[in-house]
Amino acid sequence: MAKRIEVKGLDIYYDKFLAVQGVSMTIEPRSVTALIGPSGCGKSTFLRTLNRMHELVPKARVEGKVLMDNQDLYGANVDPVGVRRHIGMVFQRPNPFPTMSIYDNVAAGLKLNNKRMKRKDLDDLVERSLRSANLWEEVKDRLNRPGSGLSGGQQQRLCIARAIAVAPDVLLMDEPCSALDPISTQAIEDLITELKEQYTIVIVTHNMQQAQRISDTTGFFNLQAIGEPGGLVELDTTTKIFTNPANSDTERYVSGRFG
Ligand SMILES: Nc1ncnc2c1ncn2[C@@H]1O[C@H](COP(=O)(O)OP(=O)(O)OP(=O)(O)O)[C@@H](O)[C@H]1O
Repeated sequence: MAKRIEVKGLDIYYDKFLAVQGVSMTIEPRSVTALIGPSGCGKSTFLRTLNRMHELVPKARVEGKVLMDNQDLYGANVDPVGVRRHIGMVFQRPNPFPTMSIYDNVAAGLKLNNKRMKRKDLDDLVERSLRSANLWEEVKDRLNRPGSGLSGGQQQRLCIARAIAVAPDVLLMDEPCSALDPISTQAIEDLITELKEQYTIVIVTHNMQQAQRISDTTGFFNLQAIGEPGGLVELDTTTKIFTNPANSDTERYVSGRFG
Protein backbone atom coordinates (compact mmCIF):
# COMPACT_ATOMS: atom_id res chain seq x y z
CA MET A 1 0.00 0.00 0.00
CA ALA A 2 1.41 3.38 -0.98
CA LYS A 3 2.36 5.59 1.95
CA ARG A 4 3.12 9.26 2.53
CA ILE A 5 6.63 10.25 3.57
CA GLU A 6 7.26 13.43 5.51
CA VAL A 7 10.79 14.70 5.95
CA LYS A 8 11.37 17.32 8.61
CA GLY A 9 14.55 19.36 9.00
CA LEU A 10 16.84 16.57 7.81
CA ASP A 11 20.61 17.07 8.04
CA ILE A 12 22.78 14.27 6.66
CA TYR A 13 26.37 13.69 7.71
CA TYR A 14 29.19 11.47 6.51
CA ASP A 15 31.12 11.45 9.78
CA LYS A 16 31.82 15.17 10.38
CA PHE A 17 31.00 16.24 6.82
CA LEU A 18 27.54 17.80 6.52
CA ALA A 19 26.52 16.68 3.02
CA VAL A 20 22.87 17.76 3.01
CA GLN A 21 21.23 20.35 5.21
CA GLY A 22 17.72 21.25 6.30
CA VAL A 23 15.54 19.20 3.96
CA SER A 24 11.81 19.30 4.69
CA MET A 25 9.37 17.88 2.20
CA THR A 26 6.27 15.74 1.85
CA ILE A 27 6.26 12.91 -0.66
CA GLU A 28 2.73 12.00 -1.66
CA PRO A 29 1.51 8.43 -2.12
CA ARG A 30 0.53 7.12 -5.56
CA SER A 31 2.69 9.66 -7.29
CA VAL A 32 6.15 9.99 -8.75
CA THR A 33 8.47 12.54 -7.15
CA ALA A 34 11.61 13.35 -9.16
CA LEU A 35 14.75 14.70 -7.50
CA ILE A 36 16.94 16.74 -9.82
CA GLY A 37 20.01 18.92 -9.39
CA PRO A 38 23.71 19.19 -10.27
CA SER A 39 26.24 16.51 -9.43
CA GLY A 40 27.24 16.32 -5.77
CA CYS A 41 24.28 18.25 -4.35
CA GLY A 42 23.14 15.24 -2.33
CA LYS A 43 20.25 13.70 -4.26
CA SER A 44 21.46 10.10 -3.85
CA THR A 45 22.48 10.72 -0.26
CA PHE A 46 19.03 12.08 0.53
CA LEU A 47 17.29 9.23 -1.32
CA ARG A 48 19.21 6.66 0.70
CA THR A 49 18.20 8.20 3.99
CA LEU A 50 14.56 7.52 3.10
CA ASN A 51 15.12 3.79 3.68
CA ARG A 52 18.15 4.09 5.98
CA MET A 53 20.43 2.63 3.34
CA HIS A 54 23.00 5.38 3.94
CA GLU A 55 23.68 3.67 7.27
CA LEU A 56 25.63 1.04 5.34
CA VAL A 57 28.34 3.73 5.05
CA PRO A 58 30.30 3.74 8.34
CA LYS A 59 29.70 6.91 10.41
CA ALA A 60 26.92 8.18 8.14
CA ARG A 61 24.06 9.60 10.20
CA VAL A 62 21.09 11.95 10.12
CA GLU A 63 19.54 14.56 12.34
CA GLY A 64 15.88 15.43 11.85
CA LYS A 65 12.91 13.23 11.09
CA VAL A 66 11.64 10.94 8.36
CA LEU A 67 8.05 9.81 8.92
CA MET A 68 6.16 7.22 6.89
CA ASP A 69 2.44 7.59 7.53
CA ASN A 70 3.42 9.28 10.81
CA GLN A 71 5.76 6.49 11.91
CA ASP A 72 9.28 7.76 12.69
CA LEU A 73 11.62 5.61 10.57
CA TYR A 74 14.50 6.56 12.87
CA GLY A 75 12.60 5.79 16.08
CA ALA A 76 14.43 3.95 18.87
CA ASN A 77 12.81 0.56 18.26
CA VAL A 78 12.76 0.64 14.48
CA ASP A 79 14.80 -2.03 12.69
CA PRO A 80 16.54 -0.62 9.57
CA VAL A 81 16.18 -3.97 7.81
CA GLY A 82 12.41 -3.76 8.29
CA VAL A 83 12.46 -0.20 6.92
CA ARG A 84 14.24 -1.43 3.77
CA ARG A 85 11.64 -4.15 3.36
CA HIS A 86 8.85 -1.53 3.28
CA ILE A 87 10.84 0.94 1.21
CA GLY A 88 12.54 -0.78 -1.71
CA MET A 89 15.43 0.54 -3.79
CA VAL A 90 16.37 0.18 -7.45
CA PHE A 91 19.89 1.25 -8.39
CA GLN A 92 21.61 2.91 -11.31
CA ARG A 93 23.19 -0.29 -12.61
CA PRO A 94 20.95 -3.33 -12.76
CA ASN A 95 22.26 -5.64 -10.05
CA PRO A 96 20.55 -9.03 -10.28
CA PHE A 97 22.29 -11.79 -8.31
CA PRO A 98 24.38 -13.02 -11.27
CA THR A 99 24.46 -16.75 -10.68
CA MET A 100 20.87 -16.99 -9.48
CA SER A 101 18.08 -17.92 -11.86
CA ILE A 102 15.51 -15.35 -12.97
CA TYR A 103 12.98 -17.09 -10.71
CA ASP A 104 15.27 -17.08 -7.68
CA ASN A 105 16.19 -13.44 -8.21
CA VAL A 106 12.54 -12.48 -7.80
CA ALA A 107 12.09 -14.84 -4.86
CA ALA A 108 15.32 -13.67 -3.21
CA GLY A 109 13.83 -10.79 -1.27
CA LEU A 110 11.22 -13.04 0.29
CA LYS A 111 13.86 -15.56 1.30
CA LEU A 112 15.97 -12.79 2.85
CA ASN A 113 12.90 -11.77 4.81
CA ASN A 114 12.56 -15.36 6.01
CA LYS A 115 9.12 -15.72 4.52
CA ARG A 116 8.25 -19.36 4.05
CA MET A 117 5.77 -20.02 1.28
CA LYS A 118 4.31 -23.03 -0.44
CA ARG A 119 5.87 -23.62 -3.87
CA LYS A 120 2.59 -22.86 -5.66
CA ASP A 121 2.16 -19.56 -3.81
CA LEU A 122 5.76 -18.65 -4.55
CA ASP A 123 5.26 -19.51 -8.25
CA ASP A 124 2.21 -17.23 -8.32
CA LEU A 125 4.03 -14.40 -6.61
CA VAL A 126 7.04 -14.66 -8.93
CA GLU A 127 4.72 -14.59 -11.94
CA ARG A 128 2.73 -11.64 -10.56
CA SER A 129 5.87 -9.66 -9.81
CA LEU A 130 7.34 -10.34 -13.26
CA ARG A 131 4.03 -9.37 -14.86
CA SER A 132 3.94 -6.15 -12.83
CA ALA A 133 7.45 -5.41 -14.03
CA ASN A 134 6.36 -6.03 -17.66
CA LEU A 135 8.89 -8.83 -17.98
CA TRP A 136 6.84 -12.02 -17.74
CA GLU A 137 6.23 -12.58 -21.45
CA GLU A 138 9.95 -12.20 -22.21
CA VAL A 139 11.18 -14.64 -19.56
CA LYS A 140 8.38 -17.10 -18.80
CA ASP A 141 10.09 -19.85 -20.82
CA ARG A 142 13.49 -19.41 -19.18
CA LEU A 143 12.80 -18.81 -15.51
CA ASN A 144 15.57 -21.21 -14.50
CA ARG A 145 18.27 -19.45 -16.52
CA PRO A 146 20.60 -16.97 -14.82
CA GLY A 147 19.42 -13.37 -14.42
CA SER A 148 22.75 -12.19 -15.81
CA GLY A 149 21.81 -13.62 -19.23
CA LEU A 150 19.19 -10.90 -19.75
CA SER A 151 19.73 -7.59 -21.54
CA GLY A 152 20.47 -4.51 -19.40
CA GLY A 153 16.89 -3.27 -19.68
CA GLN A 154 15.49 -6.70 -18.85
CA GLN A 155 17.86 -6.96 -15.86
CA GLN A 156 16.61 -3.61 -14.58
CA ARG A 157 13.00 -4.81 -14.89
CA LEU A 158 14.05 -7.99 -13.08
CA CYS A 159 15.42 -5.83 -10.26
CA ILE A 160 12.13 -3.95 -10.15
CA ALA A 161 10.27 -7.30 -10.01
CA ARG A 162 12.55 -8.33 -7.13
CA ALA A 163 11.83 -5.05 -5.35
CA ILE A 164 8.05 -5.33 -5.70
CA ALA A 165 7.87 -9.05 -4.82
CA VAL A 166 8.13 -8.16 -1.13
CA ALA A 167 5.14 -5.77 -1.46
CA PRO A 168 6.85 -2.57 -0.40
CA ASP A 169 5.01 0.68 0.32
CA VAL A 170 7.54 2.93 -1.37
CA LEU A 171 9.99 2.47 -4.25
CA LEU A 172 13.16 4.52 -4.42
CA MET A 173 14.97 4.65 -7.74
CA ASP A 174 18.44 6.10 -8.16
CA GLU A 175 18.91 6.96 -11.84
CA PRO A 176 17.36 3.64 -12.89
CA CYS A 177 17.73 4.31 -16.62
CA SER A 178 21.17 5.87 -16.79
CA ALA A 179 22.80 2.62 -17.96
CA LEU A 180 20.04 1.78 -20.45
CA ASP A 181 19.40 2.39 -24.15
CA PRO A 182 16.40 4.53 -25.22
CA ILE A 183 14.05 1.59 -25.83
CA SER A 184 14.77 0.01 -22.44
CA THR A 185 14.47 3.45 -20.88
CA GLN A 186 11.03 3.85 -22.35
CA ALA A 187 10.01 0.43 -21.02
CA ILE A 188 11.11 1.43 -17.51
CA GLU A 189 9.38 4.82 -17.78
CA ASP A 190 6.12 3.14 -18.86
CA LEU A 191 6.50 0.74 -15.97
CA ILE A 192 7.04 3.55 -13.45
CA THR A 193 3.88 5.23 -14.71
CA GLU A 194 1.94 1.99 -14.17
CA LEU A 195 3.48 1.30 -10.77
CA LYS A 196 2.59 4.71 -9.38
CA GLU A 197 -1.05 3.56 -9.20
CA GLN A 198 0.05 1.36 -6.29
CA TYR A 199 3.24 2.80 -4.88
CA THR A 200 4.88 5.97 -3.70
CA ILE A 201 7.81 6.44 -6.07
CA VAL A 202 10.84 8.69 -5.65
CA ILE A 203 13.33 8.84 -8.50
CA VAL A 204 16.67 10.60 -8.85
CA THR A 205 17.31 11.55 -12.45
CA HIS A 206 19.73 13.69 -14.42
CA ASN A 207 17.41 13.53 -17.39
CA MET A 208 15.19 16.62 -17.47
CA GLN A 209 12.93 15.16 -20.15
CA GLN A 210 12.50 12.04 -18.07
CA ALA A 211 11.50 14.04 -14.99
CA GLN A 212 8.93 15.88 -17.09
CA ARG A 213 7.61 12.70 -18.71
CA ILE A 214 7.08 10.63 -15.60
CA SER A 215 6.91 12.74 -12.43
CA ASP A 216 4.06 14.59 -10.79
CA THR A 217 6.24 16.53 -8.38
CA THR A 218 9.84 17.66 -8.76
CA GLY A 219 12.33 18.69 -6.11
CA PHE A 220 15.36 20.74 -7.16
CA PHE A 221 18.46 20.20 -5.01
CA ASN A 222 21.51 22.44 -5.18
CA LEU A 223 24.70 23.27 -3.29
CA GLN A 224 24.54 26.50 -1.31
CA ALA A 225 28.09 27.16 -2.59
CA ILE A 226 31.16 25.08 -3.40
CA GLY A 227 32.17 23.27 -0.22
CA GLU A 228 28.83 24.04 1.43
CA PRO A 229 26.13 21.41 2.02
CA GLY A 230 23.46 20.59 -0.53
CA GLY A 231 19.79 21.16 0.13
CA LEU A 232 16.32 21.25 -1.32
CA VAL A 233 15.82 24.58 -3.08
CA GLU A 234 12.31 24.12 -4.39
CA LEU A 235 9.60 21.47 -4.51
CA ASP A 236 6.51 21.89 -6.62
CA THR A 237 4.45 20.29 -9.34
CA THR A 238 6.64 19.17 -12.21
CA THR A 239 4.80 21.52 -14.54
CA LYS A 240 5.52 24.51 -12.30
CA ILE A 241 9.20 23.60 -11.79
CA PHE A 242 9.78 23.29 -15.53
CA THR A 243 7.68 26.24 -16.70
CA ASN A 244 7.58 28.83 -13.95
CA PRO A 245 9.80 27.96 -10.97
CA ALA A 246 9.91 30.33 -8.01
CA ASN A 247 13.70 30.25 -7.63
CA SER A 248 16.11 31.70 -10.19
CA ASP A 249 18.65 28.88 -9.69
CA THR A 250 15.93 26.32 -10.46
CA GLU A 251 15.11 28.28 -13.60
CA ARG A 252 18.77 28.36 -14.65
CA TYR A 253 19.16 24.63 -14.00
CA VAL A 254 16.02 23.41 -15.77
CA SER A 255 16.79 25.59 -18.77
CA GLY A 256 20.24 23.97 -19.02
CA ARG A 257 22.26 27.04 -18.05
CA PHE A 258 24.27 25.19 -15.39
CA GLY A 259 24.89 21.70 -14.02
N1 LIG B 1 30.07 7.33 1.04
C1 LIG B 1 30.37 8.64 1.15
N2 LIG B 1 31.28 9.07 2.05
C2 LIG B 1 31.61 10.38 2.16
N3 LIG B 1 31.05 11.36 1.42
C3 LIG B 1 30.12 10.99 0.51
C4 LIG B 1 29.73 9.63 0.31
N4 LIG B 1 28.80 9.57 -0.66
C5 LIG B 1 28.62 10.84 -1.06
N5 LIG B 1 29.40 11.69 -0.37
C6 LIG B 1 29.47 13.16 -0.52
O1 LIG B 1 28.18 13.70 -0.26
C7 LIG B 1 27.90 14.76 -1.17
C8 LIG B 1 26.62 14.42 -1.94
O2 LIG B 1 26.87 13.31 -2.80
P1 LIG B 1 25.71 12.56 -3.60
O3 LIG B 1 26.32 11.39 -4.29
O4 LIG B 1 24.57 12.33 -2.69
O5 LIG B 1 25.29 13.69 -4.66
P2 LIG B 1 24.37 13.53 -5.95
O6 LIG B 1 23.60 14.79 -6.05
O7 LIG B 1 23.59 12.28 -5.90
O8 LIG B 1 25.47 13.47 -7.09
P3 LIG B 1 25.42 12.75 -8.53
O9 LIG B 1 24.33 13.46 -9.29
O10 LIG B 1 26.78 13.04 -9.10
O11 LIG B 1 25.15 11.30 -8.33
C9 LIG B 1 29.12 14.91 -2.07
O12 LIG B 1 29.94 15.92 -1.53
C10 LIG B 1 29.80 13.55 -1.96
O13 LIG B 1 31.19 13.66 -2.16
